[in-house]
Amino acid sequence: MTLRVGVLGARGRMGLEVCKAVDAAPDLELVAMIDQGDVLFSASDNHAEVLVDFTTPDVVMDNLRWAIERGISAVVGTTGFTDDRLAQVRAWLAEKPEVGVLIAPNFGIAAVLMMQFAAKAARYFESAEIIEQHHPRKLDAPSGTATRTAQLIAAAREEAGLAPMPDATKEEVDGARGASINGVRVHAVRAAGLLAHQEVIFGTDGELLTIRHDSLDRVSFMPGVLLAVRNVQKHPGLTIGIDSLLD
Ligand SMILES: NC(=O)c1ccc[n+]([C@@H]2O[C@H](COP(=O)([O-])OP(=O)(O)OC[C@H]3O[C@@H](n4cnc5c(N)ncnc54)[C@H](O)[C@@H]3O)[C@@H](O)[C@H]2O)c1
Ligand SMILES: O=C(O)C1=N[C@H](C(=O)O)CCC1
Repeated sequence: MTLRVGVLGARGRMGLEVCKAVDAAPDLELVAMIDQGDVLFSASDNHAEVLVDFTTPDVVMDNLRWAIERGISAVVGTTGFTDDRLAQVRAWLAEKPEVGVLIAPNFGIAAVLMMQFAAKAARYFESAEIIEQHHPRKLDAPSGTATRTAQLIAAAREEAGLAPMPDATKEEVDGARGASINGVRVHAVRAAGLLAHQEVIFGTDGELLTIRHDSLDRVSFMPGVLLAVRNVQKHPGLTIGIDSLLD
């Protein structure tokens, strides 16, 4: 028995890669490819059991509501998930308790480890800042990965009872110190030639630690996406990140 998978955003940079990966997996069947309302391919007798969404932050909520209402589980890589959006997804899922939705800001295994290492390191350093670097066609800033990393660092600092980070700087130009996410500064670089990269810089007296992750090819995200596709139905409700699937 194969698991029937549909891909939303199938013409996009990630969607194309996901279609290839699903097509190549013997236990998965690519039954639908949809992009901006165009059905590029549909095996009409076999509706999707799991939808994968790599679209844009402005359409992903409509896609998710559509899937959940129809009892279809979803794996979502699209970014832009605020706390309010996550609360809305949980509310929809409460009406369909059998449905699983997994939303991950980054499906790269090394990226997941980078976030875990950053969360572990956070309590030992006075200062922490994030520099994310992406291709210039990326629609959102900061990246979902940087936002998640900042949230994890902030939570670890709070749990350890750390004081606010030392910073006497007055911004002479708006934005010079980046965005603040829960008190953690995040700087977004966009440049041709980049794909998806992040540095987390930790500092304390006389010592620095830099944790760096580089996605050099979108194939890097595929093992994580396929892991989520294969497991999402076994995890009803909302799951954030693929960490729990890796343990
Ligand atoms: N979680 C991760 O590991 C990860 C990795 C890479 C990218 N992303 C995120 O995935 C998203 C997509 O990235 P991308 O680089 O592939 O973007 P992209 O612009 O190349 O692709 C998005 C695609 O979605 C399509 N689309 C728009 N509205 C749609 C709708 N209503 N229904 C179906 N398709 C629709 C567009 O036509 C486009 O082809 C972004 O939010 C990006 O940040 C996440
Ligand atoms: O290319 C993108 O866009 C990426 N988006 C994700 C993010 O915002 O963190 C993951 C990395 C690639």
